[in-house]
Parts: sequence; structure tokens; C-alpha cells
Amino acid sequence: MIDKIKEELNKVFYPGKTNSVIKEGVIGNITTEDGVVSIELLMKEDNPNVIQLLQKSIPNAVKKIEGVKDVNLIINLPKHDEEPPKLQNIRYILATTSGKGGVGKSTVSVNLAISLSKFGYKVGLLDADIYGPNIPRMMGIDGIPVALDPKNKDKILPIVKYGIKIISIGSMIPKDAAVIWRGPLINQVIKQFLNDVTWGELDFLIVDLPPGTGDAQLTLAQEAKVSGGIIVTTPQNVALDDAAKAYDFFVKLKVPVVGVIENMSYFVCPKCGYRSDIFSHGGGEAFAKKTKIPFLGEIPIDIQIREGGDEGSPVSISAPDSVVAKAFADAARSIIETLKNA
Ligand SMILES: Nc1ncnc2c1ncn2[C@@H]1O[C@H](COP(=O)(O)OP(=O)(O)OP(=O)(O)O)[C@@H](O)[C@H]1O
Repeated sequence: MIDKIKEELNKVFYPGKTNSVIKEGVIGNITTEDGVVSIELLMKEDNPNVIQLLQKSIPNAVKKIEGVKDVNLIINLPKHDEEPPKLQNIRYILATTSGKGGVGKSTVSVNLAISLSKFGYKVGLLDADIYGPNIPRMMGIDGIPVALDPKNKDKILPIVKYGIKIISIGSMIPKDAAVIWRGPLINQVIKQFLNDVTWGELDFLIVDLPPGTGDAQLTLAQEAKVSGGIIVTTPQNVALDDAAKAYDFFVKLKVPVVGVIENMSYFVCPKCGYRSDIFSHGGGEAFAKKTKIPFLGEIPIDIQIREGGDEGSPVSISAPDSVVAKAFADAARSIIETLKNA
């Protein structure tokens, strides 16, 4: 099997080169278990575009081999001695991510931002989900265009709502328009969102990353010193498997992970009070224990959360005394504690 894998890898070109990935010397250890192939990538560069291309081309090639069910890439990035820059005037940058899409990452980002703001902190929210920017709708700023800063025409003014400074590509492109940019443009937008927005003094900048382990995560970690990564997962195994990949990516990017939050943890019928664990339960906490990162709590499936998201009035605003709003506030408190002790 390993020989066949190497044979296939010999046909995969290293992006931008005429050599195969094997000849370029980036293939490390290869192991197989029950049809799952794990391949270590020993990267000599951390160009996000190259990594993203390899994340597609290598699994595509290896999956052609009979008996291969899945391919895991273990990416080892080159070691840098220099630290990414600390953004002036921003005390803590927090990045929320999830392995899987649709698990409630943006919901967690907006409600954490609001909770922190209610504690009296100055908070910004950067929507780095360029392909699916949901923050404008969730924060009720859909359709409000961004403006240039009248004091410095090279900078963009964030839109302020619920006391939070918000920037999203969704405020810059027509609604319903699909973004079809490739990696380099995504990197550019994230760099600009970090550096060319008049953020002013912030205690916290929450960056809502797209799901997965791609360009946005890499660009953010290279461009700014991220104080803490937050992993959002739902309890079922398929989401937890992907959360583990997101965690591993943060570790590789040297981003300290400040916690994991389990969303859609359970459902309590509002009529009869019966509780059902629709997506299973407890996987997030078990994952936190295994990886020794703080567990930030569990958020139930709650109609107020979905309504709040759709109507632009997040539950921490529309129902501040609800169980879920309190759970978000507790998660925010726990993150502050972790950062203080770091
Ligand atoms: N605990 C919850 N209870 C009910 N609805 C929820 C809950 N969490 C999230 N939702 C709803 O699920 C949908 C997806 O949530 P959200 O957009 O936050 O996920 P995401 O992980 O950011 O998605 P994406 O993959 O698009 O980035 C939204 O309609 C949101 O309102």
C-alpha cells in the first residue's frame, strides 16, 4: 500500500514547480490504518496558496488507490523565529473557528462579542468568512455600506452596532452576490481588514474565521498575534473529527487555544420540557479534556438563537436573561480568565 501511495505522490506536482512532491522532499511519514492514510507534510514554506493546493491535490491522488477510504494530511509548517506582529491598539485578538460548517461559529462569535461588550470592554468583530459572510445579517447591519474614514481616506470605518465595531465583506458587495475570489485575494482582504480599518482602541477583536483549515486561518496567524483560538463544535462525531483538525491547525500555527464550546448541545421541548440530545451530547467536553483546553460550556438548540440570528438581534441582546445568553456570558468570562492567566 505504501509503495502505491508513493507511486501516486510521484505524479503530484509541487505547486509552481516541475518536480513532484516526493522530489521536493515535503513528504514525511506515511501510515495507513483501516483504509485511512495519514501523510506528514514537511513544509519548507508557509505560503497559504501552496498549502491549500496540496490539501486538494494530495488527497485526490491518494484516494484513487483501491482500499483508501480517507486521507489525513499532517502539516508541519516551517519554524519561524520571528513572532507575527502585535496589532497596535488591539489588546487581544480572538479567533473563532470550527472544522465543520454550520455548527454555529458565527452565532458564537456575535454573542461572545456582545457579552464582552456588556462587561464594558471595547470590542471589534471581523468577519473573515469571505465566501459566506453572515455577520451583517446576524448583527442587523445588512445593507448598510461601509464608508471611508473621512480623517484618513486610506482607511475604512467599521460599522458600529450594539456598541461593537464590525467589518465584513458582506457590507461591501451586493447582497446575494457570490464571492469567487481565489486565495491571494482572500489573503489581501484579511490583511486589509486587520490593518486598514479604523479600529481605534480595542480590548478584544473577535475574528470569525471560515470553517476548515485554510487560507484565512493561515493569513490571520501570519499577519497578527492571535491571543486565543476558540473552537466551536457540535457534539456528534463527524463535527468532533473536524474540530480535532481545526485544533491541530491552531497548534501548528502556534495560536494558543482558549477553549472549546459545544453548540446545539441538547434540545428542551418548550411545551413538555422533554430533553433530547439531537446531535448526541458531551463530545465537546470530552474533546476539551483530551486536549487539555478549557471547556467553555454547552449551548442548547434554542429557537431564540435562530430567530435572533435571522432578525439581526442576537439572543444576548434580545433575551439577555435567557439560559443561552447567560451561557454565552459564562463562556466570555472563562475566556477572560484564561487570557489573564496566560
Ligand atoms: N444553538 C442554536 N440553536 C438554534 N439555532 C442555532 C444555534 N446555533 C446556531 N444556530 C443557527 O444555525 C444556523 C447556522 O449558524 P451559524 O451561521 O452561526 O453557523 P456557522 O458555523 O458560522 O456557519 P458557516 O459554516 O456558514 O460559517 C444559523 O441559522 C443560526 O441561527
